Amino acid sequence: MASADRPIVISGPSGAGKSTLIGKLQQRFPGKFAFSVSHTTRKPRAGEVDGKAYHFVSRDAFMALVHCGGFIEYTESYGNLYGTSVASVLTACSDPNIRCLVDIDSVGVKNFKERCAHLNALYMFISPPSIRLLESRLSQRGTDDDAVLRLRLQQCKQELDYARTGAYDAIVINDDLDRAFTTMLALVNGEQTSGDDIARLPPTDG
Ligand SMILES: Nc1ncnc2c1ncn2[C@@H]1O[C@H](COP(=O)(O)OP(=O)(O)OP(=O)(O)O)[C@@H](O)[C@H]1O
Repeated sequence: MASADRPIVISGPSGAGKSTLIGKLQQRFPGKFAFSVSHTTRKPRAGEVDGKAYHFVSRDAFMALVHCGGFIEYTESYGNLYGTSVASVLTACSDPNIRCLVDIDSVGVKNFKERCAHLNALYMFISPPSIRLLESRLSQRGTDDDAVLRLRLQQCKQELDYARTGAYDAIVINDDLDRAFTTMLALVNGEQTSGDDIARLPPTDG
């Protein structure tokens, strides 16, 4: 698969800036980069079309898919289940007009590597420059109460530890947003990184 067709798996701690960077990419190249369609058990909101916004399914149907190993990653949020299915990633990757983006955590990345190895994805890790900055960005984002924020910071360690195993093709340190975006663009266009990526990850023990 040519570098311009490789699906892009983006991972990194909550608050590292994944959505921000992906948003910039989609803004720069309208219609060129798209996520696979996720499954959810929540009810559709006005204007949401089944199969476009989400695959809207019952809890039983969702759990049946869980039990047959149909999801790369799934999670429960406020009583609703959300998941990225293998099938919908394969569908998105078969569309020649878009480049498929997958935003998953480290457990999802492990699964993706097992289940979708043939897709030859580009695995990209978005890292905060430091844990202190991650904490301040998360609290400035203002989407979480204190308990959720603590949980996100705890999970950050697990994400960084996995990145240190060399699981990713490239690491983008999101210090200055424009600089991080330039790095991301170069990687998306198939450029290689210098190789000292892992050494630049922030320590988690301080
Ligand atoms: N380089 C940057 N400098 C300063 N603030 C940033 C930078 N990148 C992102 N942010 C801010 O940090 C916050 C977290 O970013 P974002 O929501 O994109 O993270 P995320 O990795 O997508 O998190 P989640 O996994 O929780 O969705 C946002 O408020 C965003 O505006």
